Amino acid sequence: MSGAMLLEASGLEIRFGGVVAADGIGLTIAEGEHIAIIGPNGAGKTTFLNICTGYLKPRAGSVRYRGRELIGKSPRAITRLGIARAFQIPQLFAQQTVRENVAIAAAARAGRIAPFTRLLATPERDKADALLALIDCADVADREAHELPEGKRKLVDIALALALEPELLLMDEPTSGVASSEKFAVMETLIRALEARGVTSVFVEHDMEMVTRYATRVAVWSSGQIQRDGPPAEVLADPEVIRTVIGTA
Ligand SMILES: Nc1ncnc2c1ncn2[C@@H]1O[C@H](COP(=O)(O)OP(=O)(O)OP(=O)(O)O)[C@@H](O)[C@H]1O
Repeated sequence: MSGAMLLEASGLEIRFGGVVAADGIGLTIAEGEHIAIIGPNGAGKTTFLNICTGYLKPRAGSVRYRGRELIGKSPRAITRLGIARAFQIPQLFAQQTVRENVAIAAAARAGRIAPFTRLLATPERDKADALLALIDCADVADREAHELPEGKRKLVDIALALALEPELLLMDEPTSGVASSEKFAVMETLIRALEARGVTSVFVEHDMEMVTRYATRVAVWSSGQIQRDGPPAEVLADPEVIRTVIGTA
C-alpha cells in the first residue's frame, strides 16, 4: 500500500555534450512503493539515480525528499537523510568476511568507524547477523566476500544498504549477472527484506518478468523523458512501450 509522499523530482535537466540524459524528468515516490524504471540503453535511467543520490548535479530542476531539497547536497548527506543506493556491481570489501562487511556498514551508520574499532565486539555484530538472516545469507556470514556466488553477493550488497537504515533504496539492476534460474529467488528475498524493514524502493530493470512480478508501479524512460508511468499491467501492455522498450529488451 502506498503512503505519504517521500520524494518529488521535477524539471530535471542534464546534458553531457550533445547527449540529453534528463530533459524535464519529474517523478514522485510514495512510501511503500516499489517502482521499476525501464527504458532503452542510454535513456537516462542511471542518470536519474545519480542525481537523486548527489553524484550528478542537474543544470535545472529539483528533488525534494520529505520536503527538503537534495540538489547541491553531497552523497553522504543524502545517505544520512535516508536514501541508500545499491550498485550494479556490488561494492564489497573482498578480503573481509560477509559479517564484517555488513558490520562495517552498520558501524558507519552509527558513526562508530574509527581506526582500530573492534567491529565484531560491538552491537554491529548483532545487527549484521540479523540482516544476514533477513536476506537468507546467515550461511555465508563467515565466508570472505570474494568467495560468494553472484546471487549471494547481490543480497549481501542489499544487506549493506539496509545497514544504513534507509527509508528509500535505489537499485541499478539488482539481479543483473545472476543466473536466470536464481534471479526470481534473489528478487523475492530482496523484496521480502525491504517489506520487513518498511523500505520503499526504485529499481532499474531490463527483465520485464521481474517488473511484472515485483514492481508496484513502472516508469518508462525514453531519451531523457518519462514516456509512461503507471501500474505494470497497463504500462507493459501499451503498444508504444512494447515497440520502444520491450521489443528491444
Ligand atoms: N558522467 C557522464 N559523462 C558523460 N556522459 C554520460 C555520463 N553519464 C551518463 N552519460 C550519458 O548519458 C546518457 C544516459 O546514460 P544513463 O547511464 O543514464 O542511461 P541508462 O538509461 O541508465 O542506460 P543503460 O540501460 O545502458 O544503463 C548515455 O548516453 C550516457 O553515455
